[in-house]
Amino acid sequence: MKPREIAYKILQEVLSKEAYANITFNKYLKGQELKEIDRGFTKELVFGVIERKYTLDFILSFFVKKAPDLKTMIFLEMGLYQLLYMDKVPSYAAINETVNIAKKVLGTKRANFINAVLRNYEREKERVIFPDKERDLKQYLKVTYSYPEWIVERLLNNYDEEKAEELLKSLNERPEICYRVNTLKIDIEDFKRLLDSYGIAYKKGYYLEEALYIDIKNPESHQLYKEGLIYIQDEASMLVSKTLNPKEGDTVIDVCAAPGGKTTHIAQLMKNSGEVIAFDLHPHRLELIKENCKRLGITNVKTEVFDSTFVNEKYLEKADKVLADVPCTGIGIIRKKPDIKLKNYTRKEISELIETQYKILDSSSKYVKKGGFLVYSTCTIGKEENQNIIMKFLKEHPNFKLVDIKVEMPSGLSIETDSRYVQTTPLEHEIDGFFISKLRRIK
Ligand SMILES: C[S@@+](CC[C@H](N)C(=O)[O-])C[C@H]1O[C@@H](n2cnc3c(N)ncnc32)[C@H](O)[C@@H]1O
Repeated sequence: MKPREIAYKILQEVLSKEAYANITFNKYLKGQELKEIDRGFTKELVFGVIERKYTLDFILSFFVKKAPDLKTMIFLEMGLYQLLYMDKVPSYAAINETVNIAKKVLGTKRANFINAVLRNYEREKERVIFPDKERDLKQYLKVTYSYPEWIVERLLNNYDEEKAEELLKSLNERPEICYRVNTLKIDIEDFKRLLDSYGIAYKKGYYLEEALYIDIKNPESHQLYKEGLIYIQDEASMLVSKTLNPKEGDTVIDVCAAPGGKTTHIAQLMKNSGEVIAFDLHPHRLELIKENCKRLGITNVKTEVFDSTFVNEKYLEKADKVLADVPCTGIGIIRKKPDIKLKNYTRKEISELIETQYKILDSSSKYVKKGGFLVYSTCTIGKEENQNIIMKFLKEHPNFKLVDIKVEMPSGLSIETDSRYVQTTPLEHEIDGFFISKLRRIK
């Protein structure tokens, strides 16, 4: 299959079945003997269309009277994306190649329609009237940076207009891929020497010594990955386990653990001693933790299928440290998972999610020993899923108090506003947008 046809198939699955873009991309690319350049092109087209969908659809609305069927729409979006954002693809190739694949997949009639719309756009771009920032800020932000309304509203609810806009912009940037060095298998300096000997370029982490930005393509098929020397993980996510600060011999419970990024980091920080108990609601996701532990040589993790909105009576007051890295809207990781933009949460769904987050935190607190610690984290931005949950928790649990997070953070990480929490963002910290807070059980 040609790259544009593969891209179409992936997009069709993601947009019609709400499949995860990363997983679907890997699934379709697995059997294909694509050259590196074609793989890169396919990736750019798939993730680019997802990332810019709201902008693309807005522009297309000036050239199609009635929204066409999903399959036709995907070809229009792919064609327009190439015209607007892929400088290296000449316009004639963007249109002709896309139309040729459309003819093969959808037949001549729909291909002719796609051809006409894309050519009309090329001829009459000035027909598009973009929203005016002064007159309709929300629509302007939505169309300019390509976001659904709920994300625009969330950021405007939490930041002033200028910062909200900067954040939306920064979440569209393509991040470098960060890796955690598995110090259970190799010393960090030895690992750097190994990279040098392979001639692989890397850059130090911004905040953490175990974080490295390594220049490798298709990491999961790389020898370094297969041997368990690295784990793909953003520095913001690593900061969570660092904040928990587990010690050798501790008992730690990670209540929403899959696929195990933080669980395996915790195990690593504990030098594979003590015990890490990892819960998750989904059995198939717990399998991912087991696979990761095997690859990384970790033996102190025990997994258990459990719904963490409930209390697991076996573990009452048993843990030195508990991590509640709860399910969330994921705004902070849009750079890596642009398909988060495709979710159209209703207010009711967000309220239900917030309720779940609170229940998980509440239940998790029951596992903490007196004097022990509880870390609450999300990979999203906004007080609704973060500060508000903690404030409510503190009101209802006088036996817990907040730990000053500034003391817990690496010195280079600036915390501007409130030292009780940390909210990282790609805009301010160059890493994903995570919220972290730490509580101590005082009685
Ligand atoms: C943010 S992810 C966790 C990421 C993980 N901590 C890591 O670092 O790799 C949230 C996880 O919570 C799980 N989950 C959702 N609802 C849950 C519940 N009620 N009880 C337990 N796990 C739940 C999801 O399956 C998902 O794996």
